[in-house]
Amino acid sequence: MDLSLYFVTGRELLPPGKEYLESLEEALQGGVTAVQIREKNSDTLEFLQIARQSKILCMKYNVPLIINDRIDIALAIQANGVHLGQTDMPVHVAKTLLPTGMVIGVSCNNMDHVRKAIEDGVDYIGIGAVWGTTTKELTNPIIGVRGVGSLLQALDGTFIKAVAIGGINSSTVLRTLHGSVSPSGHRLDGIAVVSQIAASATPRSAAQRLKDSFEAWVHGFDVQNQTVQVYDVETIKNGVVELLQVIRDKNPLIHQITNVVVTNQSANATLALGASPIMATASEEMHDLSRIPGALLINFGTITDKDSMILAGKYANEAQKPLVFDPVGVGATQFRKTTASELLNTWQASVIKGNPGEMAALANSKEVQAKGVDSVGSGFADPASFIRELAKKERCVAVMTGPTDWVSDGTTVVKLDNGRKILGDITGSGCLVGTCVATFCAGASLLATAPGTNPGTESEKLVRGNMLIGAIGGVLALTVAAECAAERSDVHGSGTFLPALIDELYKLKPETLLSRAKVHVL
Ligand SMILES: Cc1ncc(COP(=O)(O)OP(=O)(O)O)c(N)n1
Ligand SMILES: Cc1nc(C(=O)O)sc1CCOP(=O)(O)O
Repeated sequence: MDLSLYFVTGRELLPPGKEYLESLEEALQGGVTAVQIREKNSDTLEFLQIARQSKILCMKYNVPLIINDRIDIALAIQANGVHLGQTDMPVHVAKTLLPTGMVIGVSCNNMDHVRKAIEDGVDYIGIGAVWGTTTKELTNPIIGVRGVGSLLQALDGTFIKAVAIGGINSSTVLRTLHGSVSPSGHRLDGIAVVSQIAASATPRSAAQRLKDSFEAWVHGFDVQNQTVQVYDVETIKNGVVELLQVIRDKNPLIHQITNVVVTNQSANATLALGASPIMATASEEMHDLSRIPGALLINFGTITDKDSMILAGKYANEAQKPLVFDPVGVGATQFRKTTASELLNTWQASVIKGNPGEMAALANSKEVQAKGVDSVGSGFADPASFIRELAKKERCVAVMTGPTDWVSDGTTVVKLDNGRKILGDITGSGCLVGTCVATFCAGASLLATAPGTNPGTESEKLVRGNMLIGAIGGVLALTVAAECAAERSDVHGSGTFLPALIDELYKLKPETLLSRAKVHVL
């Protein structure tokens, strides 16, 4: 059964003047691949009649029909299956009542539900709610996009399909699909949707848009899985140098919502690299800024603009712009942890950058501790594996800074050895790395979206361009410039180091990067 666009009906949401059967037929014409009749306020007779009429339409379009909750109705109209909630008829009892071949789907909100569904041998699970929804009052916690992957991983090796449900619409669909992949590469089989189709005056186009997004995303996912990019040191260094040139030629706008401690030096570092900073924080301007080519940096060292961070990230994803997230001091307070989780469940970061303490907190690892915004101790025993797994889990490039910097896209791990101790003696050196990474990612995005470039399988991505090279470029630019600055005779300590660092970013030459960069591909 094809569950890729699973329409769950909602007659109470029909817009004025729209008939239920007309709306259902239009949805089927728009490409719905499975229909579930969900009647929460009807008596048995009305439910039966609606189910019968719906079945005739579904058969016309050769689309399977599932009945929500009611085994008796499913049997009466010979539906293709039933969908059962956690408080409905238990699956093992339903199996004794239903003929073989009738599909059984179950709602799952947590790992216990998924394990039980596997044990019961269901055909599919509906994972929800992934986002908040106004269609029903939720009794279970919202899972969030980042929670779906681990539930999917539990299905590895089974034939059980999975759809996500709850708050899926045209603006959340891509984030849902991109984020809902397990570290083992298990993806969703479909999306289940109520209001985006049921409440639409044009259900055919509402369905068509969701279907197009799903199909394009699956295509891109499959292509990406089949093509493993192999990197060598020369390719990486040349790629970084190319990006430096793009930045200087095209002067991209780097929108930074950053902390008050580093705002000025971050803006100066951006200018020194050849890009253009804007440190805007008002939510009213987030949409306009997202339309200008460049990149977005969200650094939550002082979280005063959470709403703007949420909006800016959503718009950046919509505009396929690089989004670099610097979760400064994320382990320090519960508020920071909750905010990081909320942000990462709302938008997809292209790059997450942090010190070992911050990355450990994001990954819920106790191996490295943090004190405030600083990392404590000697770091991870196996940083390469840690960073690879984190990148895989968060579906982005991960950068872990320190005396040695580690960068991974979830497959390749790159170790960069240009770190200088003096960088730790000025405030906000990690934040400057975030700025430089955002600037180089903007370069990578401009390169990939240059006029005449065919988006190919990138049309349904949340960002275009090589974010691994962008992230490496940002780290190398800052650390190589720091090396040059530290060697200068006019640098006597951290006070003279900072302006010298900005100077060296300003003067950074391709040949300096090529000769000094210490890059190791693992
Ligand atoms: C595909 C899909 N997933 C989950 C649900 C929710 O079902 P349930 O838990 O039974 O809640 P109600 O729909 O009865 O409110 C679903 N219907 N479909
Ligand atoms: C029917 C249903 N079940 C959910 C669950 O979490 O199991 S959420 C949900 C409502 C989904 O509606 P919409 O697409 O309009 O957000």
